[in-house]
Amino acid sequence: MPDWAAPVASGPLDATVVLPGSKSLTNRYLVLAALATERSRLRAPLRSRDTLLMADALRSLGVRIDDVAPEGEAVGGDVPDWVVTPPETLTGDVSIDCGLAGTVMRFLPAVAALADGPVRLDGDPQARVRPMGPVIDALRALGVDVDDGGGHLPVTVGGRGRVRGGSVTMDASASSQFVSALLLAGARYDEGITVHHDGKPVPSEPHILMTVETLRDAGAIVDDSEPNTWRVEPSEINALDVSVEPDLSNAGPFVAAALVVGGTVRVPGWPQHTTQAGDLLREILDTMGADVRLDRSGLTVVGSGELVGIDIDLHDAAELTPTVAALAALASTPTWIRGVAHIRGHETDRLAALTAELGGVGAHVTETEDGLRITPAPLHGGRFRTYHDHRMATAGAIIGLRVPGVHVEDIDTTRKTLPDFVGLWQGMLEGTGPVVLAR
Ligand SMILES: O=C(O)C1=C[C@@H](OP(=O)(O)O)[C@@H](O)[C@H](O)C1
Ligand SMILES: C=C(OP(=O)(O)O)C(=O)O
Repeated sequence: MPDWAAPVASGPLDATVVLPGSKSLTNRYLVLAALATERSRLRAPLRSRDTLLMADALRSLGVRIDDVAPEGEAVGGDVPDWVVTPPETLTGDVSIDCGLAGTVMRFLPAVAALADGPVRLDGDPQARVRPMGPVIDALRALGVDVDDGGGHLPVTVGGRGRVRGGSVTMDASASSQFVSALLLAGARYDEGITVHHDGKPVPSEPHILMTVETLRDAGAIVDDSEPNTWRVEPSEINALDVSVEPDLSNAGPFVAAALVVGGTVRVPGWPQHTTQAGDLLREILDTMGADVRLDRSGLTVVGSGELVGIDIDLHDAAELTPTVAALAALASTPTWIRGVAHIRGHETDRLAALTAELGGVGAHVTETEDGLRITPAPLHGGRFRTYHDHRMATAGAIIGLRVPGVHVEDIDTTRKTLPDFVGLWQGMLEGTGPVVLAR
């Protein structure tokens, strides 16, 4: 596809942007609904590549997932709900496409172990280098047969209808998703699951809390009272009836735009309390110069077009790094992003990609052992490569708001977590009132 000419903002923004549902919540709810005793309803789920892959994967395991018209007025606009009907037993002898979705490739092997036959998982070529070893080794330690490509996809899980479960120790320093995977399926293991982490600190910990809270919502008993140990008792999983919060990490580029361009961006439905790591954006934008207000109507971010750098450890909210790095490249003072060494194993090596692409448009970026240092420099147009990474594409869009001539490669890569990024972005720039995305 041709490169996308990132639009330059012509004046201060005045936009209300309705963001689709959270990827992380949608995929957790789908997994739990697939393992539940009864039919569940997911309201305003995200429909993007990652969640459609999850839904398709579960369908191939015998789960029924139907579109149903939403009732009443949903925050997410007119998005069909998903009604999920779990099968008696998950069907084996199937193949699953994980695309490039970390949540699919890490969560599903732990679910597939409960199927009544082998489950083959593979994904995009880029997915075959993303780390999976700790999940595979943990399943083996729990008595599950797994064939793998040396700690990566492709993986075949020898489902036998049940899993003994018990206690495992793993090194989850490369991804919190390794822990979440075992916890999500673990209530259905005969002995439940206890996961001990042993290694450098686990990144993106709010995502583990999200897993724990969604499990508790489904009636599971989870003990997370000790650091680096999580215990899920064996139990049935109750049916869910949940509304999916808007995806706060995906809101990042939009609220960042208020800071870069000046003006106001509002995100209705921003939760008052949430386990989403993206909630840290409120603090980040405030520190970088925005006026940020959260009330019952949602989040309002007002910027002047002037922004300063930040010194921040993003270990807990690593998926925000591309957005913060793009903002930093436009800031008037230096930025230091720390604590994110593991994002070398995200959709692409994000530290290398951000160094190359922000550098390619003139930014002064140094890659450190665990992050990036970015110092002010005049920026210019150029091609912004995206490496199949949705958040690289949105980082390019942020730069393009102010810098003419930024051409973003493969803007459609944003479909991984946003069905229509371009429409939403253009709507925001037109600032003609509420932008509601058809999902
Ligand atoms: O469990 C999840 O939904 C996620 C966990 C995090 O992964 P890492 O722990 O690999 O950073 C996050 O970055 C990713 O976008 C989504
Ligand atoms: C790291 C990310 O995704 P994934 O769920 O594929 O790990 C991300 O969305 O930034």
